Amino acid sequence: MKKIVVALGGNALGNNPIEQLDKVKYAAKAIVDMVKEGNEVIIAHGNGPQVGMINSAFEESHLLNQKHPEMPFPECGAMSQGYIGYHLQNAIQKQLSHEKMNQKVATVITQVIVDENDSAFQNPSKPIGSFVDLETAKLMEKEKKYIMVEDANRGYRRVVPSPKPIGIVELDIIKTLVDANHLVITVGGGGIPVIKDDLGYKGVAAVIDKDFASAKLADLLNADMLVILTAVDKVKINFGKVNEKDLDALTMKEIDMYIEAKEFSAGSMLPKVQACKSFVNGYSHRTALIASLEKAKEALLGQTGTRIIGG
Ligand SMILES: Nc1ncnc2c1ncn2[C@@H]1O[C@H](COP(=O)(O)OP(=O)(O)O)[C@@H](O)[C@H]1O
Ligand SMILES: NC(=O)OP(=O)(O)O
Repeated sequence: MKKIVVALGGNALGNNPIEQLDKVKYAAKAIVDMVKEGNEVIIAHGNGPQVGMINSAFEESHLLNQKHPEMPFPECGAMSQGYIGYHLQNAIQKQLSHEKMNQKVATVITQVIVDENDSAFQNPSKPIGSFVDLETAKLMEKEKKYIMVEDANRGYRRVVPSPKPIGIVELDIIKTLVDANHLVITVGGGGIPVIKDDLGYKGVAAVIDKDFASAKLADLLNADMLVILTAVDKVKINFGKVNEKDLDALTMKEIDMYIEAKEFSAGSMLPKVQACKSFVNGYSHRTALIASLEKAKEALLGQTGTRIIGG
C-alpha cells in the first residue's frame, strides 16, 4: 500500500460549474481507482480559475450596487474550497457507491500558514481567473488596477501574491481522518493563506500555489508519492514550439538544468516541477508524477506522465 497525495489542477477542473461537474467525474474515477488498488489517497486541488471568478463576481456586483459587499481574498479562497470540495466529494462518493466501496469522503476547509514577510507579497506571480486577450488585459490593468501577465502561451491573466506554505493548521485533523481510512480533500487552492495573530490565525490576501501546498502536505504526511494531475500528459521541453519534446522522467540535475534554461513557465509548469523536486529530493522511497487528469490511471501504471525520482 502506498500513501499518495493527488493534486488536481484548477485549470484541469474547467472554467465554470457545468464544466467542473463533468471534469470531477474523471478525477473521481482516477482517485477511486487508486483506492481500489489498495492505496491510501489524500486529495488536494487548485483554484486559480475559480478563486478569480468568485473574486471578480463580488467586485463587479459591488461596483453595480455598493450595498453588495466586496469579498476579501481569504474568504474567496474559502468559498472556492467549499465549492470545489462539494463537487469532488459528491462525485467521489458516487464513484465509491458505483464500485460498492464503503469508504467515506469529506472536505476539510484548510488554513495554510505563510510568512507575512514573504517577498511574494511584493511580487505578485500567481495567475488566477480566466484568460483574456492583450487588449482586454490592458483595459483591466487600467480600470481595475490588476496586474496582468501572459500565461504559458494561453492568453493574459491577473496575478496575485503567492507566498510559500509553511505549515497546515488542520494537519492533526487530516492525519486522524486519513488514519481512520477516510478520504480527505484538503489544502484546496493551496489552502487559505493565514498568518499568526494573538489568539490564532488571520487570513491574508494571497493565493498559495496548490503544487507547493500539496508537496508540503505530502511531506508532512510522509507520503510515498505526489501525483500532480493537470491538462497535459507530460512535462515538455521547447513547450509550444515545433521541436517540442515530451519528457518521461526528470532527475534532480535535469530539473535544475531545465529551470536554468527557462523551459518551464512561471505560474504553471515551473511550480509543479519545483514542488515535485522539493518532495523527492533526498528521499529514495519517494516518487512524484506529473500527468493529465484524463490519463491518470495509465500514468500510475507507468504508461504516460513524467516521473520525478529523488534519492
Ligand atoms: N514545459 C512545459 N511542459 C508542459 N506544459 C507546460 C510547460 N510550460 C507551461 N506549460 C503549461 O502549463 C499548464 C499546466 O499549468 P496550469 O494550467 O497552471 O495547471 P493547473 O491549473 O492544472 O494546476 C499546461 O497545461 C501547459 O499549458
Ligand atoms: N491555487 C492554485 O495553485 O491553483 P491552480 O492549480 O488552479 O493554479
